[in-house]
Amino acid sequence: MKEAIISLTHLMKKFSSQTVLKDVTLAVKPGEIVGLIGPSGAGKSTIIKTTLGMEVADGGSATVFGKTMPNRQLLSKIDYMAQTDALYDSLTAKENLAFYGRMKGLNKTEIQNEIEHVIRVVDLSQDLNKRVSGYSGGMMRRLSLAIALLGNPKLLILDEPTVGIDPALRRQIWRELAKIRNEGRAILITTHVMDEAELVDNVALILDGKIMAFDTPKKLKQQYQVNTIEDVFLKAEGVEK
Ligand SMILES: Nc1ncnc2c1ncn2[C@@H]1O[C@H](COP(=O)(O)OP(=O)(O)OP(=O)(O)O)[C@@H](O)[C@H]1O
Repeated sequence: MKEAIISLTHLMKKFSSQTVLKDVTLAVKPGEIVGLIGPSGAGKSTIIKTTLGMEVADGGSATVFGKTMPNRQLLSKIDYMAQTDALYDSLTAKENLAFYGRMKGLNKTEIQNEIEHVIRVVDLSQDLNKRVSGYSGGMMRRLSLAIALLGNPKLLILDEPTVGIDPALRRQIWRELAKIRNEGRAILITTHVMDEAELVDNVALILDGKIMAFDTPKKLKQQYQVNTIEDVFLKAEGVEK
């Protein structure tokens, strides 16, 4: 069996008196896309932040490549796309990409080649030399994703990467994510788009800080006797009996 890249065991997290994560256990293995779905406030971002060591767990454990984060040696293996974009407004998209490429230790040729590839994936080739201050929200999201893809990280953690992105482009992005998975790299992704939850290898349904179910989309649909992940979700939530 392949060793898990992310391993969360009985993870617990509180914010003052509110217990936001309750006994969260899940694993992400090489060559796997794992999706976190759940309503706003369910705890998806907190799972990610605790995994990355940006929040400290109050119980259980979270390891990435077998180590507790933050861990400087692991930083080059991991890329994280947060919900808010961290872009330099006064720079062009290309300058942002080059800056982050350098931060990731890529050389000039690598930066040039990779920019060409990632910018095509997010369909921003025509806007590469525009300043980010002139970008729409969706374009900024796409640029943040392009930055996350730079450097071929072994683990990609993407928090709502496709917000504000139209369906055709979303499909293209998912093709790229599938390619990354097929190269044996791993992806942990949160989404509100139920169609996208059909495309992951394992999906965790998060409700009120708990994992209600964690399995392949196919098995979850069988288990709940429905045809879509959206229906699985509604049943798990108790909205539809
Ligand atoms: N730094 C914080 N301090 C206090 N409460 C927090 C903090 N971060 C998150 N929370 C609370 O924890 C709960 C889970 O939040 P989280 O952001 O993980 O949800 P989410 O599932 O990612 O939601 P969304 O889909 O809207 O991004 C919410 O009730 C939120 O208010």
